[in-house]
Amino acid sequence: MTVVHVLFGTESGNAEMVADDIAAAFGGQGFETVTAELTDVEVNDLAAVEIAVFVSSTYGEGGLPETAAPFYDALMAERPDLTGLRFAAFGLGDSVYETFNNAIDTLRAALLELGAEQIGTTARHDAASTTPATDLADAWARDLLTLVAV
Ligand SMILES: Cc1cc2nc3c(=O)[nH]c(=O)nc-3n(C[C@H](O)[C@H](O)[C@H](O)COP(=O)(O)O)c2cc1C
Repeated sequence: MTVVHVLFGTESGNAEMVADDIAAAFGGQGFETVTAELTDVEVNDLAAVEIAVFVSSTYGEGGLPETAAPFYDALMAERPDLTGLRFAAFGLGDSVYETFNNAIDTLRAALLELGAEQIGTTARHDAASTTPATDLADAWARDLLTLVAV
């Protein structure tokens, strides 16, 4: 049984709602899922994960949410070998900012640098749009599911 880890970084809860929706979509297709906030993820445990979905909003000048920044710092300091990890990426941001959805790109770059392989396209929700983040998440998860076999 493939376990899908849905790992999120948030400040006001949107990314957590998206993570819950993505986990529900995978759960509905027979996957076992684990959902966790990035602040609770031990970077060295990532090396043993086969499939992860990273969900993160962007804050400040294109930075990671406050609770996710320590995870990123630890990832860059510990540099685990992530060659066994396949991951998908979902960002939340607001196009009024020049640094639109910067954080998910920061995370993606780190994961790729450490040997992980990305599955599918990076989702970039725009809070300035009329599409709720959870609607985008549902559609995106459906596409992603076609790329990941149980
Ligand atoms: C103070 C503040 C700073 C923000 N900075 C950025 C930013 O630099 N780039 C961006 O794309 N979005 C930015 N946003 C938008 C958030 O990323 C967006 O509202 C997102 O949906 C929040 O998700 P969350 O509830 O999971 O934290 C900012 C929002 C706030 C309130």
